[in-house]
Amino acid sequence: MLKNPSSKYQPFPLVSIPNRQWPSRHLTHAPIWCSVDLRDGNQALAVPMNVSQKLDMFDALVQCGFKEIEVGFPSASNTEFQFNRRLIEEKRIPEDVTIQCLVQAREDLIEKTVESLIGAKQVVIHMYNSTSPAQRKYVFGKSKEEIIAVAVKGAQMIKDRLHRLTAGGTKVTLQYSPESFSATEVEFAKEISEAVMDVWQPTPENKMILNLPDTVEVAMPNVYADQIEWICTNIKNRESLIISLHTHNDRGTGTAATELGLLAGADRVEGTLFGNGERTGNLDIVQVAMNLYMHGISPGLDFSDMNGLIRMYERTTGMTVPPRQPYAGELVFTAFSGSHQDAIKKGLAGYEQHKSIWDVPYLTIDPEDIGREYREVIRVNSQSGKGGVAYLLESEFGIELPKDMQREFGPLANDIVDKLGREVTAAELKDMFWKEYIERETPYSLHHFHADGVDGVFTCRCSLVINGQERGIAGKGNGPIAAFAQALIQDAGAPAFEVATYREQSLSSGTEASALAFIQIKTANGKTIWGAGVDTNIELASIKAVLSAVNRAA
Ligand SMILES: CC(=O)SCCNC(=O)CCNC(=O)[C@H](O)C(C)(C)COP(=O)(O)OP(=O)(O)OC[C@H]1O[C@@H](n2cnc3c(N)ncnc32)[C@H](O)[C@@H]1OP(=O)(O)O
Ligand SMILES: CC(C)C(=O)C(=O)O
Ligand SMILES: [Mg+2]
Repeated sequence: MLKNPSSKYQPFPLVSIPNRQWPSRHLTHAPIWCSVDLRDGNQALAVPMNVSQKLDMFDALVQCGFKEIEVGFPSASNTEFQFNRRLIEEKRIPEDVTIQCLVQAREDLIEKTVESLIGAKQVVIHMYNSTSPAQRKYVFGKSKEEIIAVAVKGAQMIKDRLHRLTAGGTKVTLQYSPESFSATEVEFAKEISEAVMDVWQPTPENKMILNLPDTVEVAMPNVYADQIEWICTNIKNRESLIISLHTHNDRGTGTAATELGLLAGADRVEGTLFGNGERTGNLDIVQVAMNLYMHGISPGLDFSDMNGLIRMYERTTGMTVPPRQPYAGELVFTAFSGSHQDAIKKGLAGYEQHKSIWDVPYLTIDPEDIGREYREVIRVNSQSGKGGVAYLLESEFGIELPKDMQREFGPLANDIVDKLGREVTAAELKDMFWKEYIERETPYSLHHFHADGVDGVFTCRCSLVINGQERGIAGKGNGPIAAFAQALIQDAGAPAFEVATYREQSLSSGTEASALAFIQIKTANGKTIWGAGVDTNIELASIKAVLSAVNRAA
C-alpha cells in the first residue's frame, strides 16, 4: 500500500503569469532543432558509444537534416575529445552543420573543450551550472550570489579563450543553461541568465542561446510553458537570445512540455532520437517533429526511413525502440482488433479514391511517409474480424473475397486463430482458406469434366470420384454450371440446390496465371453456402467451386 504522500511530497508552486498568451497560440513552423544524442543520450548509456559508433550516429543525424548537433562533453574522456578531433581533422562536418559541446563552469574543463574544437568551422560552446534550491543547497553549498558568481566566472573563462578559436576562423555561438531551470525560481533563473548575458554581450546580430532545461520534469507541462513565457516576457534583451528548450520525461510529458514551451515563445528544441537520455529519457525529437508533420507543418527533419534510423540507433546505443513508441514502434500502425481493421480498410480504400487530406481512421499519418509498409498495418489474431482477414488475403495474395463470403470465412478463420492462441500470417490465412474451400474433395471429387453448348443448351458429361468410387454423370442446363448442378443432383445424389451468386477473378502467382471462382449455393431448406475453385481454366474453376460448395454443404 502506498503511504499517504502529503507529508513527504508537495505540489509544485505555480508561476504567477497574468494574461498568459500561450494557450491561445498554435504552432505554425518548425523550431531550430539540436540533437543531443551524442551527449545527453550518450551519458545515459551503461556503455557509452565508442568513436566509431559516434561517427556512425553523427552521419545518420546529418542525414536526418540536423544542423546543430551536440557532439559530446570533450573534457569528460579521451574518447569524447578524440571524437571531436576526428570530426574536425577528417573534415566530416558538413559546411552547414554546427557542432556543440557541453562544459561545466570549470577552468580546466573549459580549456580542454576549447582545445578540442580548434579548426572547426562553426561551434556552439554550451556552459551550464545548476540553479535550483536543492542543487544550490546540497550539491554546491552556495548562496544565490555564489551560484551566480560560478556562472559569471565560467562565462568569462570562455570569453577569454574565444580568440583561440576565432583566430582560426571558427564562428562561435555561446550557449548557457541554468541547469535544473524548471525547478528554479523564475526570478533567479532570469537573474543568473542576465548575469551571463552581461559577460557575453549578445546582440540581435550575434545572439546567444539561452537553454532552459526541464532537467528533471517536476511539474505539469503547462507549468513549464508558464516558466518559458515568463522568461520570454521578462528577460532583458530578448531579441538577442535564442530561447531553447531541453526537456526530460520524468512524468512522461516531455513532448507536451516541449510543444507548450514552443507555444510559449521558444525558438529552439534540444532532444534525442526516440528519447534516449538520462532516467526516463530526453525529449523524443522524432515525436515533436512528426507531430508537426501530421498537422501539415514541414519539420525540416527527414524521418522517411524510420526503420533504417531505428537500426542505426539500436546498433550504436544498444537500446531498443519499444513497440508502442509513437511513430517509430513496431506496433504503432498496426491494428489487430476487428473494428479498427474494418475502419482502416475502408478508410484506406476511401483515401485511394480522393488522394487529398489524409483522413484514414486510426492512422494519424500515412505509414508509407516514413517508409513503413501497409502490410504491417493489419495483423490478424483472435481479436480480428472478417475485414482484417479479407484485407490480408487481398493485399498479400490478391484474393478478393465477396463481401458475403467474408461473413462466412471470417468466423471460421477466427475460430482456428483463437484455438492457435497466437497471431497468424497472411500465408496461414490463405492456407486456412485453401483447406476450407479449395481442397475439399469429399464426398465428391472431380475427375473429368466436359461441357458443350448448342443453341444455348449446355450438356455436361463428367466423372466424379464419390466416396472412393468413380462414377460418370451427365446433365443439361442453360450454361456449364447449371448443367453440372443438374448432373450432381440427378446422377450423383447431391441434395437439391441452386446457384445463388457467382464471382470470378484472375489470380496470378509467380509466372502462373489462374482463375479463382466463388460460388454461393442455396439449398432446398434455404441455407446459403460458399464454395471456391481454382484452375488455369476459368470454366473448370467455376465447376470446382460448385463442387466445393456442395461438399461443404454435405
Ligand atoms: C543535466 C546534465 O546532463 S549535466 C551534464 C552531465 N554530464 C556529465 O556529467 C558527463 C560528463 N562528466 C564527467 O565526465 C565528469 O563529471 C567531469 C569530467 C565533468 C567532472 O569530473 P570530476 O571533477 O572528476 O567529478 P564530478 O563530476 O563528481 O565533479 C563534481 C564537482 O563539480 C562541481 N560541479 C558540478 N557541475 C558544475 C558546473 N556545471 N560548473 C561548475 N562546477 C560544477 C560540483 O559542485 C562538484 O564540486 P566539488 O568537487 O567541489 O564537490
Ligand atoms: C546540461 C543540461 C542542458 C542538461 O542536459 C539538462 O539540464 O538536462
Ligand atoms: Mg539533459
